[in-house]
Amino acid sequence: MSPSAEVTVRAPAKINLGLSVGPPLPDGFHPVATVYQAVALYDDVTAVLREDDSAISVEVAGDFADEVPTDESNLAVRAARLLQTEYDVEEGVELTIRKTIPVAGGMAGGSTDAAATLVACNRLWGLQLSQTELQGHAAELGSDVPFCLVGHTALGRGRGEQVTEVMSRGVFHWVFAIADGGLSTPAVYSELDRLRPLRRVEPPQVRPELITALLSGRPEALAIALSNDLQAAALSLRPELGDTLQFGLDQGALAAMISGSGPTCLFLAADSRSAVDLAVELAASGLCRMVRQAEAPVPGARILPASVSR
Ligand SMILES: C[C@](O)(CO)[C@H](O)COP(=O)(O)OP(=O)(O)OC[C@H]1O[C@@H](n2ccc(N)nc2=O)[C@H](O)[C@@H]1O
Ligand SMILES: Nc1ncnc2c1ncn2[C@@H]1O[C@H](COP(=O)(O)OP(=O)(O)OP(=O)(O)O)[C@@H](O)[C@H]1O
Repeated sequence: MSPSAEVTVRAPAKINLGLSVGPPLPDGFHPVATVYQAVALYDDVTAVLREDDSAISVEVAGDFADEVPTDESNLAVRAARLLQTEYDVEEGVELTIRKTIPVAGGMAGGSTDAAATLVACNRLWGLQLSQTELQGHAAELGSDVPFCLVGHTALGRGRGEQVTEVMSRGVFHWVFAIADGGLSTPAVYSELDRLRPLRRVEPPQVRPELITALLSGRPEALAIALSNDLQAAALSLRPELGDTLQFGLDQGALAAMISGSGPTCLFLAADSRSAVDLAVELAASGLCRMVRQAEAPVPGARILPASVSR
């Protein structure tokens, strides 16, 4: 693929349909067995080539712009810097992130921006890296980043970075209650360790009924197979989220669960009509900052063809 002057990559949020967490390892990370699903809630990352210098800059627009750093700590900047250094790229890039994924919401917003930036810079700088090479760089940036590259539905092992596709039939309808403020992922993992120090913690594993439910395509089967080991920790740090989960169930959601490390609450609806009804009730409840609906699964970070200019 030849280099481009500008490219936009659409990057989905993720949810964890199952998240089983083992005891912490000496490096502080926890082994996990998770089933990820990419949902149709997107950030768009536009990358414009800087031919005259090697600077990397980022601007953030959209719903959560003021909560995202625009310095070297931005995960998109880190992704571009990684490729630039690794492949001795002399050109720079101007990145613009249009954010609709909540920040520190447990939906991998920063991770998916990083995945999108890897895809964008690969094209912009004409690096011609394979999907496997991009996956390797994604794993250097964070546990969720490799999944954000592939999307759809996938099993995650190791720290979550070893992904393999899982078959899923049909379309699932999700509703998200986005909370005020975020939760720090390390803080939620630490809280889990605090809550279960004396208990024997089993190695992480995916529930077979989750895989069966995904193959069936039946939301009723998926509803009873969902699980998240981080939920108790997120609720311990933010007990009021329990009210949001219960409200969704009372309004007819098939299931309610914390998304990843939280504090976003996710609800599985029986169909698109029920999802709209639930979203309206949640928005009127005053229990959350905003409500979003999204279908799943969807592909991972991908170039919007009309956005490419040479
Ligand atoms: C909660 C999840 O989103 C579920 O998919 C992920 O486990 C978190 O993935 P992430 O945000 O990409 O996390 P990373 O950037 O890799 O790690 C941030 C921090 O989270 C904790 N962490 C993360 C992943 C993992 N398997 N065990 C951990 O204990 C560690 O304290 C780590 O320093
Ligand atoms: N591009 C980015 N978008 C959002 N947050 C970013 C970005 N780059 C860096 N950050 C920082 O990372 C922190 C975590 O943000 P992020 O939205 O990725 O959390 P999350 O969705 O809970 O992550 P995960 O689900 O992967 O644990 C934020 O508080 C923010 O300061």
